[in-house]
Amino acid sequence: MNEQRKALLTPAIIKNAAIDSFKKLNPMSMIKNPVMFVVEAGTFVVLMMTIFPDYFEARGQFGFNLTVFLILLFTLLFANFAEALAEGRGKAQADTLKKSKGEMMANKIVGSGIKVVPSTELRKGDVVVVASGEWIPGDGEIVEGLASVDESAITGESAPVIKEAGGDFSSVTGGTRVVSDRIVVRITSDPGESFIDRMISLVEGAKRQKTPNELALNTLLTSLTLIFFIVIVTLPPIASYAGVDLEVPVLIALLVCLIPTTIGGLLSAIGIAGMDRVTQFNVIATSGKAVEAAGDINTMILDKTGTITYGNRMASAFIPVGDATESELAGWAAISSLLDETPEGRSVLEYMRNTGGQYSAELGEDAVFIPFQAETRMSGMDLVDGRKVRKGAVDSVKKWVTASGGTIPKDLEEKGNAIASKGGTPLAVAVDGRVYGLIYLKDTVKPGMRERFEQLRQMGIKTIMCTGDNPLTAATIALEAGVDDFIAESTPEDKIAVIRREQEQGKLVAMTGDGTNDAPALAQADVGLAMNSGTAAAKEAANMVDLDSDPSKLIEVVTIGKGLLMTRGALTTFSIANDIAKYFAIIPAMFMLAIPEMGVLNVMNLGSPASAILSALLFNAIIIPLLIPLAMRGVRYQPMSASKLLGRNMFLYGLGGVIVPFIGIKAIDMIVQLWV
Ligand SMILES: Nc1ncnc2c1ncn2[C@@H]1O[C@H](COP(=O)(O)OP(=O)(O)OP(=O)(O)O)[C@@H](O)[C@H]1O
Ligand SMILES: [K+]
Ligand SMILES: [Mg+2]
Repeated sequence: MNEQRKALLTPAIIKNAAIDSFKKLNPMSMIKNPVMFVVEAGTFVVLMMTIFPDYFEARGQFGFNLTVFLILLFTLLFANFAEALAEGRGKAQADTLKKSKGEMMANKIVGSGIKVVPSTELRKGDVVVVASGEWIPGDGEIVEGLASVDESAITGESAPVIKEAGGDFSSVTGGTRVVSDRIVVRITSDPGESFIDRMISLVEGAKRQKTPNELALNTLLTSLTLIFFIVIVTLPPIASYAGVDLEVPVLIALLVCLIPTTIGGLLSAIGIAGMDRVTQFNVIATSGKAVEAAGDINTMILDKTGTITYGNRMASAFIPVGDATESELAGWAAISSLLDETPEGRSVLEYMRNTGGQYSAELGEDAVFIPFQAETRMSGMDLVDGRKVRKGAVDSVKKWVTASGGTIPKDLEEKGNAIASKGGTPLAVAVDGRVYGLIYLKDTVKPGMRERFEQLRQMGIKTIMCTGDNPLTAATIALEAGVDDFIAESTPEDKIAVIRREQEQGKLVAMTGDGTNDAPALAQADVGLAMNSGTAAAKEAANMVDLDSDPSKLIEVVTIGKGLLMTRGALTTFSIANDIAKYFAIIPAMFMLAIPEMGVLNVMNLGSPASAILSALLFNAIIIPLLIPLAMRGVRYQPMSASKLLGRNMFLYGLGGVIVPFIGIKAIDMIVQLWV
């Protein structure tokens, strides 16, 4: 799949695009693109005049009219080909995905037994068992167990990933395969609404809608077309006053040369190719709007654990406080974690196993489990004998202990800070009014983060790290990773508040996240990138999903978004500059014979009015396929300030847009003259 994604253009894609170029001549589909629709209407008129010359009193112009018709037809086909080519790659991807989706059987839990049913019969809320070697029959959340899952069907990555109940790595995708162990999965999507289904309709472009930017540009292009239409309609009376008789095909050719056909023909291909470039990076964007917004991002919000750090916060030491002993602390830490399925909770028990630590597991029998919540920042157990055991953020545990009448050992603060200043997360362990000590959760900053944040700074993007962790750990990690700002002890509400605050200042905000607690913020952000490894809620709320679960990919997405906006801007500038140049190429040549004074303007010294018109029209058609590679690949973005970039592009594509047609039209004219 990955290989296929990378393959740029296969002969099959090109062949299908060529066929589609003819299908797209259908006026009903053409009308969506007003500029090209005008070209099509003109093509039809010239065709009629060519076929029925007597009716239009155009017998003498048969050869010229036929040539104009053919060039116009190719103008349309070239534009259609650009769009079809851009769509083709998505369609090829969709076909591969459909293959990986084929029907499979599911072991559905019914009552106390298991019933084998086709995956298409599964509904939201059904619970299935998937054992080693079996395909996961639908999108879902693991409710029990741990397994390694081969997700290559959707991610292209061949190394299996660990998926486990509880926490941020519990979601599984239909069409992926369990390669070891056994899991119980609660299905979270109805047939036809699964992740793969959505991916298929996305890459197929079935749901593609014009983005606000595209709509605005379309309005501009349509207005320009209208203006030139009026200019052309009023031209014959003026010309006949000067003694020049303008034939309808000449007027149509002139109109087509003047309206922005270059950008009109490539606009949709640019948008589709932009989306496709994101897909090449294994990021699925649910809308073109999100990709565009990524190009204008001012602020980026990242969470700490799992984004900036590896995120496998693992217990690595027990540090007792007050007069508690290490084994007392370890015992209570274990009991508080007996039913805690989060990676943090499990790591405590694993650490006990690895170090041979002892604890009285029977204390936990029939106890009430208090699951971890981002709001309370604690988890634990209420034992049958009435004792309450808690572990959690030092601050939260302190409050909890004080509220139940306990006192805080003097060395808690200092020992907690010692862990935090190393970038670790201290979890305090307490039973009723007594704090026993700290669990040292270790986590490491991913390599290369500093360089990536430096890149973002050069793009003018501010980075803010948001974490539920304490301020000292946050500060240490923030410094090590090189983010611009951080917010510690943040609740899900705080994350939304930060995003809103930035948005109120007129900024566009991007955010990455993987947890259910990130979902509201992912929805609020202009660009929300969820990790494929994350929870279903996070993926649902976001407008992009990274199949590789690499949050730093937001940087690539931003680069692609900027490239998309720049490509559109550059080709619009080029197209309009082109049309101005064509005006100066054709008009003097047309009036030269009747008004010899116009000869001064005929700087290009084109052969005859007929060859001038045909050359300009031919150039107008050829420039479209010549620019397809640029439209598909995109203008490369280099980190620099926006004004510098604008200046450079205006120079390159504006000036280039004026000069290139003069050279091109002159060259074509020299060839055309040979047989006109
Ligand atoms: N299983 C757990 N039991 C008790 N406390 C926990 C547990 N997991 C985390 N905590 C505490 O709660 C705090 C917040 O954790 P949470 O995972 O919500 O952070 P977050 O908001 O996702 O931020 P980030 O992922 O960037 O660290 C942690 O810093 C830790 O002190
Ligand atoms: K044009
Ligand atoms: Mg988190």
